[in-house]
Amino acid sequence: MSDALLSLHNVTLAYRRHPAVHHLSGALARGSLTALVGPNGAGKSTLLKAILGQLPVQEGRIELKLPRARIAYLPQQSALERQFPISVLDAVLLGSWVRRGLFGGIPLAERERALAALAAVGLSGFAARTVATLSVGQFQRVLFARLMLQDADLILLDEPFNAVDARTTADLLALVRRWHGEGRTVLAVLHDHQQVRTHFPQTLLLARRAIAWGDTATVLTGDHLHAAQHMVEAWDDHAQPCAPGVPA
Ligand SMILES: Nc1ncnc2c1ncn2[C@@H]1O[C@H](COP(=O)(O)OP(=O)(O)OP(=O)(O)O)[C@@H](O)[C@H]1O
Repeated sequence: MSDALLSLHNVTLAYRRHPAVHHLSGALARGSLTALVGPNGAGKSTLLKAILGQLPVQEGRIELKLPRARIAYLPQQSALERQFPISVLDAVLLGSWVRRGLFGGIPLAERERALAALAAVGLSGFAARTVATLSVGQFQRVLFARLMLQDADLILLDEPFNAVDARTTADLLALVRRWHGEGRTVLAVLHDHQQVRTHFPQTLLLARRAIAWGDTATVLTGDHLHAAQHMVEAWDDHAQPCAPGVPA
């Protein structure tokens, strides 16, 4: 794909040599909006970690047409992070430290961007609160505001709407659409197939291997979803890594 921002070439990922994702090939077009779906244990989070460089590629190659500093990542919601004794504003400002550097003051313009991001996620007036006092949905809004400050070209979201209500989901989905409209590339792990059909033009259905990758309507078919479930259930977690170069 000529305008690919990210290409996967026969990628195999493993934990302590036990394979978790096998022989995955395909590409994310620049500016595309893609859902990453699949059953529990399908390797979705593993793939995001490999794209981020947090997990080495055992075989194959991940080709990125942007520096990793231009990637933003929202991990699955962690209760731990909410225990940090920092204000909502500081939590949002963490999104821009890569651009600003860790040391030195925070320019006024940056604080204003953070306040504007808080307003965009519906949290005007929350800046001075500590994150520990927020509800799960409010905290997720803060994390989206932080993503806005990162100003990334590639945005990776791992189950961003988990445990948030319909109203918050709708608001955050609107932000994802806005990022898409701005030409950013978004890859989001999701479990709600109806939501994917409605809002995500492209889908990668993963079950350790790619079951299908392309237009959502052609990927999320009954046959493909059945095959994905079957493949994950049949997977042997203790199988030996396959020999290098052996195709799927
Ligand atoms: N740190 C780890 N060490 C060993 N195995 C791991 C590790 N992290 C994940 N795995 C295994 O890799 C496989 C894929 O896990 P992963 O978290 O990528 O799945 P997922 O598709 O994101 O699942 P879910 O929908 O449940 O979040 C699973 O069998 C999991 O047990």
